[in-house]
Amino acid sequence: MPVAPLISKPPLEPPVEIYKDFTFEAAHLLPNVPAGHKCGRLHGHSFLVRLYIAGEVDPHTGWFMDFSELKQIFKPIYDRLDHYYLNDIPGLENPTSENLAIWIWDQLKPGLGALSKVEIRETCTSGCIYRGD
Ligand SMILES: Nc1nc2c(c(=O)[nH]1)N=C([C@H](O)[C@H](O)COP(=O)(O)OP(=O)(O)OP(=O)(O)O)CN2
Ligand SMILES: [Zn+2]
Repeated sequence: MPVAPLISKPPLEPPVEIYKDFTFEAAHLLPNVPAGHKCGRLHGHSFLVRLYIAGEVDPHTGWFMDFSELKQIFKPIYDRLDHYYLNDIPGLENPTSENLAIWIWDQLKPGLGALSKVEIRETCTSGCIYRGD
């Protein structure tokens, strides 16, 4: 008995996750640390933000998204962070790495559905990765 042909679906393009790094300089202090904690004092970091987006490779361009497009999308947020005192930014009154990652996610995600992770590096040895809720 002949087998009915399966409904053919177009082949999926390869899924990828790409990222772009941004660095910015900023000052902060952590207001809720115990008395005497070093991070309760005003200090600064060269922060690294790594934005990840996930999607499928376009067979013509060979990419999911142009890195420079991601840079343009992030620019208005970057401009609010670079060389600022983070505690002054609404929503960043307690600017831990965790809160910064979540804040950047909340700023970006509504207009960038492909966003899959926000990574923050506060120092060479410390950071946070947020994947959304
Ligand atoms: N979970 C978190 N812990 C700490 C945060 C944070 O955002 N989330 N932040 C700080 C301070 O901002 C501090 O500047 C960075 O902390 P730390 O890694 O301790 O910095 P050091 O340069 O002293 O690191 P060493 O590698 O130990 O020299 C603190 N904690
Ligand atoms: Zn710090």
